[in-house]
Amino acid sequence: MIGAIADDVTGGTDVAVALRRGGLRTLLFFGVPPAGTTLPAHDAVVVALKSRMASPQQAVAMSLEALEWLRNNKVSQVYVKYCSTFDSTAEGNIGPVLDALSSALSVDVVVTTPSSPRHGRTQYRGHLFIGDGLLAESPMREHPVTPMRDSNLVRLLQAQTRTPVGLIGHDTVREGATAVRGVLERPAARYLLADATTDEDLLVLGRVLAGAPLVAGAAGLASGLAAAAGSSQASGPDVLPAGRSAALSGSCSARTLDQVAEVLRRGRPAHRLDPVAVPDPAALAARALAWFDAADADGALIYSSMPPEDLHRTQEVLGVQRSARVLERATGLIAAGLVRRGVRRLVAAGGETSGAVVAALGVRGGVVGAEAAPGVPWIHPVDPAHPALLLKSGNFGEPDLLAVATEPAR
Ligand SMILES: Nc1ncnc2c1ncn2[C@@H]1O[C@H](COP(=O)(O)OP(=O)(O)OP(=O)(O)O)[C@@H](O)[C@H]1O
Ligand SMILES: O=C(O)[C@@H](O)C(=O)CO
Repeated sequence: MIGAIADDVTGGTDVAVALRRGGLRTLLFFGVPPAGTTLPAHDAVVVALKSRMASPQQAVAMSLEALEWLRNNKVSQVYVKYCSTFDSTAEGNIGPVLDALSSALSVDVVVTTPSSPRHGRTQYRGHLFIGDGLLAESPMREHPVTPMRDSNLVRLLQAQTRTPVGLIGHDTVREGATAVRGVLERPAARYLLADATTDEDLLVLGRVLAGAPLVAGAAGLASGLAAAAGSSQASGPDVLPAGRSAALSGSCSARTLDQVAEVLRRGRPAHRLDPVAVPDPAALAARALAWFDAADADGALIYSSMPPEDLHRTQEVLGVQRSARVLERATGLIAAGLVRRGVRRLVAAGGETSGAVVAALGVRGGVVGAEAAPGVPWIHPVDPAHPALLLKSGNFGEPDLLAVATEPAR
């Protein structure tokens, strides 16, 4: 059975739905579940941590705790899910996490790739492409916390570990499973970054790695593993609960801004959170919920998403950390208030924002359901008191995703 450890919440939903797509009944947990948690029937399980921005020591400790839980729950193959844009801080914890897990599992070789063609990420000759351009020439170059200024994955990973890093080139992957197996019989390095530009390449890798105890990558390689192991028949609940719906958006990513604009363009009920006018999270949340009550706003969007120029202005007034803290706390309070008001389908846009919602609602985990957009599944919490959740990574989904996902039930 596959057990994945994801380094953030929306990364967890992305890898969970990749496994489901391959026909595996998949559970997703936010944080390591308490020992003895009863699990619904499943073929794969994902533990989503919040370790992406953590120091190497913290990320290793969190990942080892997740590993222990997975091993106690009959997992035979561990998948380390990092971001498809290889997001790492300057210290870089992907290498240290692989070092710790490969040593705990006594593995000699770990194959990995961030390639996720569905999200426009491909690896060729050891370089990571975002769409048609290299990673270091993409907007990730300017990311506030994890700026990516090199596109050479071998160099990026090697900077994070003393363990040798090598490459499985595209020619080998294209030759097929036998050629890749040949490389793995006499690996030139313990960590091998495998080129993959298509789902077919990832399926070749998935077949070869079917029994490997430790594999790492983004959602693409997990899809390859699941396709090799499963029935290729998406499996899991796809009926959404009746009741009210709402969306909370704290992502300021370009794609989310388009999605917010589309909700506004359709004239749907929307309320903007202004942390400069109301810097107290409880007051900000109370104001939003009063608006929701007055507007009787089924299908509402409550958002703080704003374009970079406005965002910088807010951050100058309140500070980057403080504005994020105020908004995430307010978002959590609003999420809880919406659920008390009968919201049964709740959308959150942004990884940190999703983390705040999940934490405020006390959702431990759920069954992975139908995909509203590539990498964005509905999660059906195990506890039926919680709403179905759609946790959207900032850059994922078509421009109409928020509008469609919050469409009031008829
Ligand atoms: N108007 C605003 N002013 C200041 N900070 C904001 C504002 N709106 C949102 N934020 C903060 O910006 C951060 C957005 O991060 P989040 O992870 O939610 O989105 P993202 O980075 O687009 O998503 P992902 O991690 O999935 O790519 C959050 O911490 C949020 O609180
Ligand atoms: O791999 C990705 O791009 C996403 O799953 C992600 O990690 C979102 O934070």
